[in-house]
Amino acid sequence: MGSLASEKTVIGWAAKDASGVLSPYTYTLRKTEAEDVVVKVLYCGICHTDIHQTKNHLGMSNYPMVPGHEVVGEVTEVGPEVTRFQPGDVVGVGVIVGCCRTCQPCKADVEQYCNKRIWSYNDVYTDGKPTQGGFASSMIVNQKFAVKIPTGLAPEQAAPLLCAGVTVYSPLKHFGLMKPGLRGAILGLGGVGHMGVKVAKAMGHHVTVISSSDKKKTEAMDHLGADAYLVSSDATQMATAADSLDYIIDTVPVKHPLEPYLSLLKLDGKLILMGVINEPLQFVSPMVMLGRKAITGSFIGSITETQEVLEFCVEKGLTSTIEIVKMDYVNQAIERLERNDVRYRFVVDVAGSKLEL
Ligand SMILES: NC(=O)C1=CN([C@@H]2O[C@H](COP(=O)(O)OP(=O)(O)OC[C@H]3O[C@@H](n4cnc5c(N)ncnc54)[C@H](OP(=O)(O)O)[C@@H]3O)[C@@H](O)[C@H]2O)C=CC1
Ligand SMILES: O=C/C=C/c1ccc(O)c(O)c1
Ligand SMILES: [Zn+2]
Ligand SMILES: [Zn+2]
Repeated sequence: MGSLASEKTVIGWAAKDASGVLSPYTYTLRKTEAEDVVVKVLYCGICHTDIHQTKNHLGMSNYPMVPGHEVVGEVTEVGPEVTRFQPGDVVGVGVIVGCCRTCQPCKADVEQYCNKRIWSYNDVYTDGKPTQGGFASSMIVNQKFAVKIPTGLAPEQAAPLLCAGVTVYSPLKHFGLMKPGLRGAILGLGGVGHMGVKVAKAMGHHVTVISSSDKKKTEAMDHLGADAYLVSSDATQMATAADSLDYIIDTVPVKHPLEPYLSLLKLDGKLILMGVINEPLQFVSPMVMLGRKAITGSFIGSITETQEVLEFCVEKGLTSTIEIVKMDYVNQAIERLERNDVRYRFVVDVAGSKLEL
């Protein structure tokens, strides 16, 4: 039991237009409700989706926009009907902060697929107020959309698991791909991809990284534990891996051909699309028919799966590989992420940053 103080003024870093440049922005949080928790943000990861959103790649962006959906924070206040958390708890908030609770996906505990889902930023809450994300001093979230950060997981380490981690865990679980001995590949070794290698290895898979260059080879094999490495433009390397994979997790964030990767799948293999690409992708039908291959997609994971992946990482001793930066570096970090120059996720130390200029 607890009570919530009145409307809070916070400072975030917002994009003001499609340049995507973030700068300080003062706003008030939405009105609190009985099942809400107030979260003081500690850390927030930078996902490539933050770039898609702030730069209006999908044509649906509203400004000012405070991005950030890999949020770890400390609960500072709880509403009178909050049962799951108390002040002092360290919690995570991800991509979704609301859903209808009555549709089939909501009842099936996969609320990320609810057509009435509310995004943690660039959306409108039930009270009509814009939602704003984790590059800010505080957030308010309904307790259903917060997860417990297990003791044994450092808060900065946990941040990337709230999007990147669950985004790879969810399809592996859903498509029955958690069995040891499978042969999988991760296409695109970035924030999502590096968690893909770690999670798939921890499930006992033989993991191949497919990358656009050989620059990440030593790191992938020695640090992340990948078993094999292919450069996608090397036709000879790609040919040696034909018909060998049970699945490919494709994290490339731009339009790319699918057929070279479909060729790598064995009978019933799955190409699981993760990248947010606002253009049609192409393939000819025999590429899937002759091998009963599937092209599918997956969107983050449920709150339940988010809690699960956190516990999975503790149990398996997995951490994310991160570069911690302060908020005054966020625009450089975003530029570097766009240039494919990050090892492998930036995490902003929000609480340790001066948010006003
Ligand atoms: N479906 C979902 O629920 C989610 C989707 N996403 C989306 O997944 C995508 C990846 O996100 P994230 O991992 O954060 O992004 P990153 O930028 O961290 O990683 C993407 C990787 O793709 C490869 N890549 C980048 N640009 C190109 C290019 N022009 N051509 C070929 N390969 C390229 C690079 O790997 P390499 O150097 O190995 O080639 C890069 O490291 C984004 O579109 C994001 O919006 C993110 C989270 C959840
Ligand atoms: O990073 C998490 C969000 C991913 C995402 C996937 C699909 C889509 O259309 C989006 O707008 C975001
Ligand atoms: Zn994300
Ligand atoms: Zn619903």
